[in-house]
Amino acid sequence: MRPRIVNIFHSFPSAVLRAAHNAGHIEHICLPSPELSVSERREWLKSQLPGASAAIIWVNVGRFGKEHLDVAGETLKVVATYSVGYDHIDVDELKRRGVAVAHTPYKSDDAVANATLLLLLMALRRSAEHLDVVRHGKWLQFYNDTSSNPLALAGGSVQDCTVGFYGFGRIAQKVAERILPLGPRRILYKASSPRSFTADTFPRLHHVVSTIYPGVTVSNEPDLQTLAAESDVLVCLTSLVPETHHSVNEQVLSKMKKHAVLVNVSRGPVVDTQALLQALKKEQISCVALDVLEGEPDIAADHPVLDDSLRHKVVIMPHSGSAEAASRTEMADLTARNVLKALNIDIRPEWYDEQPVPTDRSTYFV
Ligand SMILES: O=CC(=O)O
Repeated sequence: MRPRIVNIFHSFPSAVLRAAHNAGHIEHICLPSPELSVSERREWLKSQLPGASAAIIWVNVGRFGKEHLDVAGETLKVVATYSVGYDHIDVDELKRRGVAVAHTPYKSDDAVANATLLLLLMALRRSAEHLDVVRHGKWLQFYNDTSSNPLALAGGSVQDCTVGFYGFGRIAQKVAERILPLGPRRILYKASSPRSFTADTFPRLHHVVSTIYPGVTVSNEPDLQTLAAESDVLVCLTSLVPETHHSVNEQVLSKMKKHAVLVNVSRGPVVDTQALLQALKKEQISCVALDVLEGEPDIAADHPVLDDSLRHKVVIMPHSGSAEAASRTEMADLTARNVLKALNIDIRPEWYDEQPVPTDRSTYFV
């Protein structure tokens, strides 16, 4: 019998899976309709697990763990998440039951770094206000205001700033590389384990800084409150583990500078949302830029973060940092390779007819 792969996506951009399915090596079952609600998707996934060999899931399917494994039974060999993070998977329980866990590192790093820079600049440059000017037919008024005062709606910049990174893994280092040409004075970071900035610890970034931007200081700041106090822009790119849950809390936010901008592209629960709302209302920080939010994906229009009173202080995207077509396609093919590898199915050139045979054979397991 062909191994069955259950996929939480309705349409999955993977040539590898399509080819394996068409060649009759797997049965690839996708979500039957894009219209299903979050809870219907979760129910559908569970209903398909009995007898499945693999499950392809995403960050928004709730926590994948014991409940799913009990339903799936012995046939399940691998759970492959279409994401870098796997905090939504009970990895210990899966491993205990001999189910492999795969994810998609590297393929979305650039896209997420680009999104981080986008959010950061939008927040610094008061983009929400600028976009509103045009949308509300106030271009002429803005022109007049600026004619009287050139600083009308003028925002900040990275020039001469201290940029703090909470979490300094691959993506954060890529963001740092993108920020360097914008002229920061200092880059501070709190990595998951304290490491000073040397050619051994951060080879690529160290090379870029020492050869092109020798005037920029890059250093380790292990204390989060000090990192917050020193930063003009604080970028969260740490993973969600028990120690980082709500770690950006009232104390940390109260240390930030009034003009500072907070950017969270890690996981929603890293930031305590109630504390963030208070900090914005009390103008303890100037703006927040978010790609993630506690409680996602079920964020309705009446969520307090979206309150009209904060519309100029919140720049927000629906956890779409990796949404560049090339990145999403490569993530899908990596997910497919992970699954096929776990199922001991070799990718064969003859599956591909006239299409070029992909040469990337990388796989990543947790
Ligand atoms: O959040 C996205 C990911 O983990 O890939």
